[in-house]
Amino acid sequence: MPGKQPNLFAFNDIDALAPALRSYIIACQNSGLTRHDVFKVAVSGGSLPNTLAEALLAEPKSEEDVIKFDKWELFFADERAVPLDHEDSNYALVKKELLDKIPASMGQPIVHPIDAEYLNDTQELADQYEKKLVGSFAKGDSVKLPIFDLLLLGSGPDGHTCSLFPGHPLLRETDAWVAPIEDSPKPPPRRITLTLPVVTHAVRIAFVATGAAKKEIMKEIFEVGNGLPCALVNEAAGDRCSWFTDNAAVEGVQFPRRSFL
Ligand SMILES: O=C1O[C@H](COP(=O)(O)O)[C@@H](O)[C@H](O)[C@H]1O
Repeated sequence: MPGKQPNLFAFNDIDALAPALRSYIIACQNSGLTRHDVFKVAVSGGSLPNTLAEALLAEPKSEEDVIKFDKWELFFADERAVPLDHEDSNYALVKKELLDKIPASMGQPIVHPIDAEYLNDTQELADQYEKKLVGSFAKGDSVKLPIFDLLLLGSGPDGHTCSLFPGHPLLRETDAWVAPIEDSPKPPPRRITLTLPVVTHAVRIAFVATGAAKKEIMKEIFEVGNGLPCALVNEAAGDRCSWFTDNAAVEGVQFPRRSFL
């Protein structure tokens, strides 16, 4: 892998991973607040929101260990073209697992779901979501790509991330910030997603991958690459990219682990 390598952290289990993920997110939050007094973060669906909730809703251990939700702008790294209360909606999942559980005393993030008015037209759904990003990141002559402070991503068992799937032409998108997909191999087929240049342009990118079911794809991502979407993120982002895994997900993976300090 050319250039600096991604950070691979492995923990015994999710209970050990969650506090490290929390520290990492707080460091990203505090850098974002120093830069522009807001923390711009995008999250995925799948297995991530549950682990995220365990990390973020824990009791603070010190005065520095503070999640400032009232300074967060929360976007979605990908979303399915379904109503916001549908069981396949990433928004509904993040709401159920995390947002609904945030105590009032912690403040509330500004949340940017898709506009469900455009569900019948995924191109329009993507364009409207991109408009939200433009509003927040001011796309223009000097801003070619949004710079998220942090992307919190998952990796599917096929190596997809966001709704960027292996071998899909969408991986070659260079202009759009948000793109539609009508043929996702994982249901539901109709979705929108941040594009690869947007993902790799973030200040920090954190993947969370846990469980033995991810072992084979983790080997392929870290040992071979094979143009898998997760491997493309690793290659482009280098050490701006960190993987929070459990031992089961990386058993036998030939790649140096870093210790989380
Ligand atoms: O379909 C999706 O899957 C990926 C991976 O999910 P996981 O359950 O294997 O962690 C997820 O990151 C993405 O947001 C979602 O739409």
